[in-house]
Amino acid sequence: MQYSEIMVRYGELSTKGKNRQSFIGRLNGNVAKALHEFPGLTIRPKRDRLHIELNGEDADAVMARLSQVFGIQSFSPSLAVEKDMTKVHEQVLALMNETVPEGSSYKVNTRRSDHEFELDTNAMNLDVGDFLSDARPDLVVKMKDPDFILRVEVRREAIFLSTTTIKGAGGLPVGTAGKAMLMLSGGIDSPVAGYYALKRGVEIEMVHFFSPPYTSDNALAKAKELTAKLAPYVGGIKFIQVPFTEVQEEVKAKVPEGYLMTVQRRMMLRLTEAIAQQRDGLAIFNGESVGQVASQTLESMAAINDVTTMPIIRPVATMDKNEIIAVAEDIDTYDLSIMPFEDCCTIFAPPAPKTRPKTDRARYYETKIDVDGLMARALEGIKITEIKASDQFMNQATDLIAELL
Ligand SMILES: Nc1ncnc2c1ncn2[C@@H]1O[C@H](COP(=O)(O)OP(=O)(O)OP(=O)(O)O)[C@@H](O)[C@H]1O
Repeated sequence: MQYSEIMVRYGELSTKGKNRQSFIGRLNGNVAKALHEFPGLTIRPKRDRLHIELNGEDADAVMARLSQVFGIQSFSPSLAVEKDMTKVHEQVLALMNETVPEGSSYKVNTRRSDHEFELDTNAMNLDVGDFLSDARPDLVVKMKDPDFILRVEVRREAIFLSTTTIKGAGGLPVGTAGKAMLMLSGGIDSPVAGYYALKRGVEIEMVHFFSPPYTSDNALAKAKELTAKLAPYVGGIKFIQVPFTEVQEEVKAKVPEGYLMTVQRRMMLRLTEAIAQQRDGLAIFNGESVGQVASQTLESMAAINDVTTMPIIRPVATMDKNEIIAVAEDIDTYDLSIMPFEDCCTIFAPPAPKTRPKTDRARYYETKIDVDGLMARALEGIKITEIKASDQFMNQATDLIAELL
C-alpha cells in the first residue's frame, strides 16, 4: 500500500498545559533529526498530531526510525483521500482489502476537525459501515475489542484513513527535561540507565573513565559503540572520555586496600560533577543498583555520594539484574556489554573492598592524595566527540578474538 503520511500521536506532553508548544517544537526537531535520511518527507506539527507526509518515501523504513523517538504515544500509516465520498469508498476498500484479513472483526472510528464537511462523525461511521457491509460481507462489526479499527479523520485538507496503530516509544521528547551527565562504563547497567534518562526527556552526555595502558583501546571502543546504540534515540550523543590512569595509580599507592574502590569512585564522581558544571549539566545519572556489588550497598553509595550535592539519579537502582538484562536486550546493548574488555574499575578492584565503608575514613584517606591536582590534570586531558547512530568503533568478532588470544 502506498501510504501518504504517518500520523503521529503525542505522548505525555498533551497533559503539559502551556509547555505544550515547546514540547511539540522539540519533538518536531527530534523527529526531523531521526528521519534525516529521508529527504522527501514533509513534517507538519499540529496541536494534537504530527503529520509526516511521505511524498513517496518508504513507510516501513520511516516507521522503524520513528519507533525510537521518545514523546510519541503511537502512530499510524495513513492514506490521504480527496473529500469526495466516492473516492473515500474506493480507498476504504483498497485499504481494508490489503490490511484486514477475511472474517476479521472491525469498527469504524471517525474524528472530525473540519466541521464544515457534509457528514458529521456519526453519519460518517454509518456511511462507511454500510458501504463495507456490502463491499466486504465477510467482515463482522464489533464495537468492543475489534481486531481492527478503521480510523477516519476528516480534516480541512483531506480525509485520512488508517487501520494500523503502532505503539510509540513513550516518554518525553529528549531535551525537554534539561541536560545531565551519564557515567557510562562498559557494563550492562549504565547503558540501560542512559536509555531511561533519555526516555524521560533528559539530554545526556556520556562521561567515560579509561586508564591506558591498564585498559585497552577495545574497552574505550566498546563504550563508544554503546553510545552509538543509544544515539538513534536522539540523533547524536557527546562522548567525554576522561583519562583516569594517574588518579588510579595515586589512589592505589596511597590509600589502604579496603578503601581503594570507595576513593576511586569518589574521584570519578567529583570529576563528573566538575564536567557537568562546565557543560551546564543539571544532574548525574549512573547505573548503580542497590546491593548488586560491594560498591553498591547503601553504605557505599552514601560514602561515595558524600563528594557532591548534585542530584544523582539511578534509574536501575531498584531493578533486579534479570530485569536490567531484559531491557539491555531490548535496546540491543547486551551483547556488546558482555564482551570481556576490562573496565578501569575492575583492573584496580581490590580483592576485598569494604562493603560498609565509612564516610569519615574515606575523607581521611583522601588527605593523603592531591585531589585538586589530580582533578585538574584529568580535566585537562578530556576529549569530547559527537557519536552518531551509524558510527562504528569496533569490528566485534575480530577484536574479540584478538583480545582473547
Ligand atoms: N569506567 C567508568 N566510566 C564511567 N562510569 C563508570 C565507570 N565504571 C563505573 N562507572 C559508573 O559506576 C556505576 C557502577 O559501576 P560498577 O562497576 O560498580 O557497577 P556495574 O553493575 O558493573 O555497572 P555497569 O554494568 O554499568 O558497569 C556504573 O553503572 C557507571 O555508572
